[in-house]
Amino acid sequence: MERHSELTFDNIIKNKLNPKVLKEFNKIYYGREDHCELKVKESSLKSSEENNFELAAYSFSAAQESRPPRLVKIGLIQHSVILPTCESIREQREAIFTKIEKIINTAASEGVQIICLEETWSMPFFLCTREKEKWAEFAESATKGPSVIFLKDLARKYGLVIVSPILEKDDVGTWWNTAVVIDEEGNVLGKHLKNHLPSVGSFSETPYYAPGNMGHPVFDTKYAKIAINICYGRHQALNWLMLGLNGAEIVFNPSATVAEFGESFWNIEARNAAIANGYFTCSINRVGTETFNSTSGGTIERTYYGSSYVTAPNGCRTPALSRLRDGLMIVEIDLNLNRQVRDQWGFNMTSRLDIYATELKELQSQN
Ligand SMILES: NC(=O)NCCC(=O)O
Repeated sequence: MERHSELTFDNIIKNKLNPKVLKEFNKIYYGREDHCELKVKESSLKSSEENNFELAAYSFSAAQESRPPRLVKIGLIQHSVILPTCESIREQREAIFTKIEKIINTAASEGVQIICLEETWSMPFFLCTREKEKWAEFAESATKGPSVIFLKDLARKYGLVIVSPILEKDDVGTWWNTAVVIDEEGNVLGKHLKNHLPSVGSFSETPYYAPGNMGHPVFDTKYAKIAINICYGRHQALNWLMLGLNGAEIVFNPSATVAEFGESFWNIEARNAAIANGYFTCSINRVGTETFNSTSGGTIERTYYGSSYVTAPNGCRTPALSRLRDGLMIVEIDLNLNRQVRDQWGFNMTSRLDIYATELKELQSQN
């Protein structure tokens, strides 16, 4: 499908308005008249056509100042599963690896330095089936599992930092919803565990894995201080707040969410978090339809709506990737913008954490 023909919010607006009105619209809605599209190589366009993924690239600059710019290129990848979920787990995973390798190769050839994949990227999101044992082979070690072994090689080869959200099985057999951070030398730098587990509608993840017990870590990578807020955690303002207070410059929100479940929030929450906390946010959602045969008969189907996007700390945002297709979004950012916006608005300086801490303590002692 041609990039501008799909019926997305961004395309409907773009195709309906004349150029003058479009500029005005862009300024009001996206925060800037122009999307600042980055030119990509012919070879990258060719790879996106051959491998059937959307390729979009943008930039966010900062004002010139005494410090040199701190430019970082980030890459967001959204992708569908490939094989039917009744195929062997090893084959399903291998098929995803083959696809992701091509997208990462393209990202690397564009000079991307930090990549984040979607929530539990190496498997179908079987957590809606209410079955566990059948899928147990998808749960893997955060240091020695197939996903990390596969990505470590690519990280080392291209000097990439990669955020790899997986379903983790630890040494004592407990499952966690984990984002592993692999550094540019292919070492596991650390991990973040999903703090808030959904238990609503068909998103009932509490029977599968434990809620995170590692707080809000920030990873001081070669390129930027990064943190992760996994999917449902984006509904919690304090989850975002702690990552900012701990020093995050970029927060990734790898997700698995469907239209019936609050697509109307999708464009607001991470954008608001970027403004409130003075950092860049990267929203990444799964895409495509996943069908599961239930052991008790019948099928379960879930469709994810993609629409990954990036927001800068001043609230300006990119258009979204496709609702239907695999995609790679490359965004060049200048981290100086974080401090410039913080200095301009003073949200941190005026935050009054002291009064919240007192009131929270009081509330806690009453319960
Ligand atoms: N994976 C996950 O946490 N999904 C919950 C749905 C949502 O928060 O949008």
